[in-house]
Amino acid sequence: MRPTEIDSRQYDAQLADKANQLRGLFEHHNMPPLELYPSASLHYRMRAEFRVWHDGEDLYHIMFDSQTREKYRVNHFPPASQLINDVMGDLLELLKPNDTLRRKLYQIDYLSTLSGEILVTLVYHKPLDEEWQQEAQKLRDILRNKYCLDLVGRSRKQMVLLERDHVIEALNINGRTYQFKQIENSFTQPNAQVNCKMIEWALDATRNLNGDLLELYCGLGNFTLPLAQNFEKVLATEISKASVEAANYNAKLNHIDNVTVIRISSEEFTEALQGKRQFRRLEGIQLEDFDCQTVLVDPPRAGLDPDTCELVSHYPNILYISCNPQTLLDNLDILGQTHEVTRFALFDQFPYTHHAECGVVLRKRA
Ligand SMILES: C[S@@+](CC[C@H](N)C(=O)[O-])C[C@H]1O[C@@H](n2cnc3c(N)ncnc32)[C@H](O)[C@@H]1O
Repeated sequence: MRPTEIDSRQYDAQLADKANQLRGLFEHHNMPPLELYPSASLHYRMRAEFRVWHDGEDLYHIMFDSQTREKYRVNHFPPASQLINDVMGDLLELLKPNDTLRRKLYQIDYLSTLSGEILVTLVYHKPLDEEWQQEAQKLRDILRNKYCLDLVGRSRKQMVLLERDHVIEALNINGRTYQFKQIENSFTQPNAQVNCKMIEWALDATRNLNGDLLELYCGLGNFTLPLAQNFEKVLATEISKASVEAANYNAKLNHIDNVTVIRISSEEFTEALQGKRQFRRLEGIQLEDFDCQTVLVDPPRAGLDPDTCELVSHYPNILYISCNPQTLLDNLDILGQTHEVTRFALFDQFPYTHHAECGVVLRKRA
């Protein structure tokens, strides 16, 4: 089904189906009952990317059918936030008559927030010159009469910033608002409302745990900052430079001072902890000062590599957030030898698709 054709009346049945498939996939793992966190049935995605089609005077957003690869026109995109839908139409009307801005424009990316801010990236097959920048500024100023909007231009090996390359998101977590700088082209959780439920679930799962928290794959601090209240200290690691900078910025923005973020891959961090290699990036950080009894992992679709999985298996408490049930299953084959699963949740970040975001809590067996 094309995302433009989703039928919100089908949502509950589709989610029930997804939950059943997940239960089936994990049936040999002695899982606790599945906790289910539904999404809004429309306007749940905070990000969207479209190719642009030029048809004479006309200009419109297109997508490609995942089965036939046929292109189809997108005037409204029900999965995306209302803000994205509003900006999409207004932006195209302003681009259409503007030769400088529309020529060789081939993609538009939107990053919106619950806070009301939106970042639009215009991607071109041509170098962006002074004239482009002036026209883009005029366009942005017009759109700013209506929206809290920033504009970025991209071309091969070129990025033109008019002002900001980010938005500030505001998430309400158990009644407290956390602010997050989200940078263009970096990882952000796509479904902000389900993300809030996921963070609240992680807070609940780590209440009353002792010691410090080790977090691998921390991104911009999405879990790190809210979870810091449950621990003495948090040691968080992440591979992307932009995300590490955002995580440090976000810690300051939220006045959270018990968090240390290190730019290091999980594979390298595993080697450092095992004493196999030393890293300059770890200078000044005394790993032995941290008494981590709990580890939180939120890896990409590939899951945990064997060494990281082995490292994680030494911690008494494991919180595993996964965007790929298949690799979660593979990792549970290993972690299940030392730990038992005490909680199992499905967060429906990706309605109407087969994608499932899961949360699992594991406790080391006595
Ligand atoms: C699924 S995202 C989760 C990010 C964050 N927990 C959040 O909720 O926004 C996975 C993150 O892992 C990072 N990453 C990918 N491969 C990595 C690796 N080998 N070591 C450390 N981090 C990695 C990505 O940059 C990304 O930020």
